[in-house]
Amino acid sequence: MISVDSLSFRYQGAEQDALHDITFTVKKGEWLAVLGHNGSGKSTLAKCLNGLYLPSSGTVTAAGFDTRSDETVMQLRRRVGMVFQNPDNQLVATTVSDDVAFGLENAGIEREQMRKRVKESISLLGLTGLEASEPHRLSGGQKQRVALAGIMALEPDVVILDEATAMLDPKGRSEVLAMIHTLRERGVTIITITHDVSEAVDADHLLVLKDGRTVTHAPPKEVFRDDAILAHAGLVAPYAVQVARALQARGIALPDVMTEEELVMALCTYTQKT
Ligand SMILES: Nc1ncnc2c1ncn2[C@@H]1O[C@H](COP(=O)(O)OP(=O)(O)OP(=O)(O)O)[C@@H](O)[C@H]1O
Repeated sequence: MISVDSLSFRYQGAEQDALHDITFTVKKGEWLAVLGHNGSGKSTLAKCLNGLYLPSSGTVTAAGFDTRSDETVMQLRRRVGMVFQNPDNQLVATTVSDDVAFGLENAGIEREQMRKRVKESISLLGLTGLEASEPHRLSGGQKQRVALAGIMALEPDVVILDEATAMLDPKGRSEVLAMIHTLRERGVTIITITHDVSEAVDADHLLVLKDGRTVTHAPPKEVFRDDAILAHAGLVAPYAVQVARALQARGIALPDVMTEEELVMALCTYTQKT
């Protein structure tokens, strides 16, 4: 679904590449989380994936479209939706329904079909009952869900969330993370850009960047157990992983865990056994 081959990108006037020789693929229905500290190139990569930025060298193909092709750029944008960090910058209409319909109107979708897709998308994102609400009166998490509903109405193949939870409180953050799981169940390919390791534990693969270069591209379990990789990338393992490893180092026989829920379950099993 996404194929990035030897991608390098340099901002105009910059002395070095913001992305250097990046290669990876993402299969249909997979979730890739891109991790890295500030300035590692995550957002630049996200914008390369839907053609907002074009490669200085190498190629990016998303949903079957080469991002450099002028003829297919509109199809590419429809197939590859993007949610950004600030929910307030993404909502354009005066009601939730109109906002969700906005992209469909631009795409020239016929009225009856548009109504149907808006309704479905609002329901999928758990916004039923808020159709007539003014978007600016919603919570941050609800606003991001409206932005996602607008994208889902266009029936995309890929959804990229660029730090989409960064400005949200814990409730809003868990709302958006829950929606990622919903989209995934529907077979949508997901790319999340984050510097919060705990938000990446459920992804199929992690792409870890440092100074615009790939540090590793591997499943979360492999990455989070590799101290050398984490230290090199300036990251720390998720809290549950750290606690489990500290207990294992003290001779407590726990399995490897990734989330706080898994840690609690492992501790319950351990205490029942001993
Ligand atoms: N518009 C721009 N012009 C020139 N250089 C830029 C521009 N935007 C980003 N950069 C540079 O490109 C590099 C990668 O930036 P990018 O924003 O992609 O990193 P990031 O990992 O998303 O960072 P953050 O976590 O802070 O959002 C950095 O060195 C940054 O200074």
